[in-house]
Amino acid sequence: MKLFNFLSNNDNKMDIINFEKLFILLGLYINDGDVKKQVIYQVDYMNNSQYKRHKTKFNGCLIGLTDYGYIERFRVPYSFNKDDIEGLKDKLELQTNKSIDIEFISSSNGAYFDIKVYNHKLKSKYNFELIEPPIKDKIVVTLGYGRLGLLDFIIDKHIGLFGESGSGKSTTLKTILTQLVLNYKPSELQLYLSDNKGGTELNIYSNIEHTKAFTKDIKGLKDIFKDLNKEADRRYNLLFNSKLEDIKSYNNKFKKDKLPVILFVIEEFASVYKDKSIQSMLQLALSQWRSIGIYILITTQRPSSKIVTGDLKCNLGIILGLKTLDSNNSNVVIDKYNLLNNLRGNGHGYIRYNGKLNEFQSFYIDHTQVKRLIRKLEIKKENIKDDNVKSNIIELKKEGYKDPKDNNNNIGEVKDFSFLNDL
Ligand SMILES: Nc1ncnc2c1ncn2[C@@H]1O[C@H](COP(=O)(O)OP(=O)(O)OP(=O)(O)O)[C@@H](O)[C@H]1O
Repeated sequence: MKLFNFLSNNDNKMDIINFEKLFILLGLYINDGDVKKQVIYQVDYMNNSQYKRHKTKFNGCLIGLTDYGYIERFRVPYSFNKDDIEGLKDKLELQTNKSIDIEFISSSNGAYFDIKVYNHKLKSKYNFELIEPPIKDKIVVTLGYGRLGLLDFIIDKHIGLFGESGSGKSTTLKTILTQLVLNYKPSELQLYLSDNKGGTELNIYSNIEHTKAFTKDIKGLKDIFKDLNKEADRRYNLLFNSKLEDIKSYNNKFKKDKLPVILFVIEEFASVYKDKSIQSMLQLALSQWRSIGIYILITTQRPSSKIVTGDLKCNLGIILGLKTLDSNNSNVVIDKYNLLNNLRGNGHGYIRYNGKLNEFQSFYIDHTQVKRLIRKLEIKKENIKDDNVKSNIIELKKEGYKDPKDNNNNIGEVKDFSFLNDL
């Protein structure tokens, strides 16, 4: 603890650790020849606004700061590899008495690494909160809490949700779908649902205006592929005729006639994947539909390399990895041995998104709660008008919406990290 006080900058309420001093104190680089000294002498502390000015340097910049913790970024010195960097974790945790994650990132700007320092541990349960989307014009889901605050992602890529039986897949999926249907109008978001667990999990969403199709058998799933192929052709024609390249530019241009984002959920796809025609339809869809705003979310409790193949995985831009049966499955899901198999289960996971890996605990919601929250969206199809749905959403928000700042679970304000995406 003494050491930690010495290393911390006590003037700063965040207790930001001075890694420069720490590296020197630990002799981590000093003894390894001149080249490795670079990492110390290049360290150059900056605050967020300075960071923007110097952002190509990546030398010890503070790049994210919340009440939950912060991230610092360092350039990887010549002759260091990924293992050298990731091997620092235990030493740094021991010396700082803080929980730390180190992420090695290789980009066109060179190799660098982020040290994420956490001020708080993740709880094992966070009750469901309906979080108002932090950005407009994008479909955003708040999954639960990450180590640096509320954790959300944009539905702009295909998604894989993997974990062994009981790891919390269905609960996580319910959190995602419930947030989506309560936060977005059917004119902004449509659902196509294929529940291959006998229909019991997703049936709850089958009768709401957002849901364009619901099925629990293979024939129904093939019909959805056919319908969505037609919709994909229609969208390609629209883009072609207006000389635009993707849904983003189309929706920017035709603000009054936007194309809704479509989320196609295939729950427990391992049980239908043996069907060759489904395999080929899925592969084609995964490789083609992203630019036209049709995203697929697949789940399975058997994420082995036979089911989650390399071809499949390379098309999944967002991976939600819950507890896996063993280390091999952890590697299949998230490219790391001994990570997911050591999680607690019950909604504890890692998300890989925009090249970053973040630990999370997803919100807990049960069937009864979902039913209660979406009851008002269950409108007889012939009576539905967007305005009705909209007013229902507003009412629901009055009832169920919680401002994150009022929540006991919340440890503090989350600042904007969006500039990280520019890297
Ligand atoms: N986010 C969460 N927070 C706390 N507890 C959770 C969470 N998610 C799941 N659990 C607990 O774990 C149990 C199993 O969750 P769930 O049914 O979602 O798992 P699953 O992976 O879908 O399992 P299966 O594949 O067998 O259906 C739940 O009944 C609940 O008690």
